[in-house]
Parts: sequence; C-alpha cells; structure tokens
Amino acid sequence: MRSSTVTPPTPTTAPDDPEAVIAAERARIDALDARIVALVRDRMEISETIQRVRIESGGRRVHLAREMEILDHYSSELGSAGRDLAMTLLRLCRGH
Ligand SMILES: C=C(O[C@@H]1C=C(C(=O)O)C=C[C@H]1O)C(=O)O
Repeated sequence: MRSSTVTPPTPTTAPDDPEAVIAAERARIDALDARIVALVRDRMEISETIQRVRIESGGRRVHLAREMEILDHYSSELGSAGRDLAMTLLRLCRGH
C-alpha cells in the first residue's frame, strides 16, 4: 500500500453530525491545498533555474522530450486528467 502524509480525520465532538464532518474534512482539504500551492511554487522556482542555466549556456527554454516524460508520468499515475494537470504545471513553470 502507498504511504500517505495526509493527516488523519479530525475527531469531532459529534461524529454523526454531517455539517461537523464536512467542516472538519474541508479544513483538511484546505491544508492540503495550501501545501500543494507551496509545492507548485517550489517546482516553478526549480524549473526556472534549470531553464535559465540552459538558456545562459546557449540552449532553449523548452525541452520537449523531458516534458513528454513528465506528461507520461502524470498520465500513468492519474489518467487523462493527470495529463491535463501536468500540462497546467508545465505552463505555470515555463510561463506559457
Ligand atoms: C525544467 C526544465 O525545463 C523546462 C521545464 C520543464 C518542467 O517544468 O518540468 C520541463 C522541460 C523543459 O521544457 C527541464 O528541462 O528539466
């Protein structure tokens, strides 16, 4: 089984109260989304460094073979929507 860093469900004082469960689980989603945004920002920074170094040494910003690897990876992990997610990440990281 895949290990997870997701925090366990927050025990509520009234576990059968749907509103309380939804609020607690939404808080977990909000915390995950904050981490995802921070990770995307880290990715953008690293990607920008690679692109800058390559351009400064006479190369091109975009490396299509590497992008295909990333698209294939997300696609095999998460299906076609995962591929779309990778496309969006690449767009964020190379600025277009
Ligand atoms: C970061 C790189 O440069 C560009 C950005 C990529 C990315 O953000 O993953 C991938 C390929 C390149 O188009 C790289 O070549 O690794």
